[in-house]
Amino acid sequence: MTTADTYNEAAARTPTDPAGHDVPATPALSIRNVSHSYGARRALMDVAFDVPPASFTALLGLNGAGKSTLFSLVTRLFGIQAGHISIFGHDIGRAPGEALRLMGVVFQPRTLDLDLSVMQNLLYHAALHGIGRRDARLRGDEVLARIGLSDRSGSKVRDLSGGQMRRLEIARALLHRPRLLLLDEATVGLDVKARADILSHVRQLVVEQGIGVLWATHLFDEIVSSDNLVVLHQGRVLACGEVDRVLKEIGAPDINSAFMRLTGVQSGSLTQ
Ligand SMILES: Nc1ncnc2c1ncn2[C@@H]1O[C@H](COP(=O)(O)OP(=O)(O)OP(=O)(O)O)[C@@H](O)[C@H]1O
Repeated sequence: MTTADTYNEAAARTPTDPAGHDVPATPALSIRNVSHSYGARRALMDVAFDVPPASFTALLGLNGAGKSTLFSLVTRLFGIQAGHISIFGHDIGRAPGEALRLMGVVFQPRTLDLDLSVMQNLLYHAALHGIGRRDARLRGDEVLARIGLSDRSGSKVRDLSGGQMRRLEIARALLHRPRLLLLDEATVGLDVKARADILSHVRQLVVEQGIGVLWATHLFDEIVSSDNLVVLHQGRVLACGEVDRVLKEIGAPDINSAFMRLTGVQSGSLTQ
């Protein structure tokens, strides 16, 4: 049995207290009463939700909803003005080292070095996380095999397609073996097939490795009924929970209609 198997088994088990009652697992990500302003412009207002471990949580919002601001707070690019954020119980203000070690991030803009090779990009990131060179190469080979890019290890990143670059960014974010993965509009600009490949790869990480995923998107068709959903609109959370439960509560047949009802936005204004 491998370490990954052991972890998967542990992740799949529901924790119980000494009396045998189910105990809710510590959230992979917990956001509590978070507000953020840029000067007089309020970008987030009292935002609260959880990303459970081994879940795919879609953060659905239009441009300007506040998704990137939230990512900047979780990754500590911005200081927290109000509220609390913790990762597997580690408050990112009080225990940032441990919290950030447990998290991998794929930002909306590409952040690869185009003139370095695929493997060099991975080794550079591994070094930033204090991973030794030999271990980094092994991990690099492992993640490249997983994303089907083993044969491109020595290629310059600028020679990859957009979809391959995104998959490489996801692989890079997983090198230090985080248990929470944040992706901000990871499929923007990709064709239908590349989008589907990336989504399926990320969903596999949830099932096979027990990773908690926060997937920010403005595209309804990226969300399926078994996902968790957080609807963010103009800086406020309008709904959150399992997709089926949210639809039932709102009395809507699908996510598209639920979003229209919650926000009053007409579907014609939702374009990629
Ligand atoms: N640096 C900034 N200075 C001032 N206002 C900002 C800044 N960054 C974002 N905003 C504003 O904060 C609000 C939330 O923006 P944010 O970028 O977080 O939304 P988003 O959901 O990520 O949208 P997008 O997908 O377009 O990036 C918007 O009204 C935006 O104009």
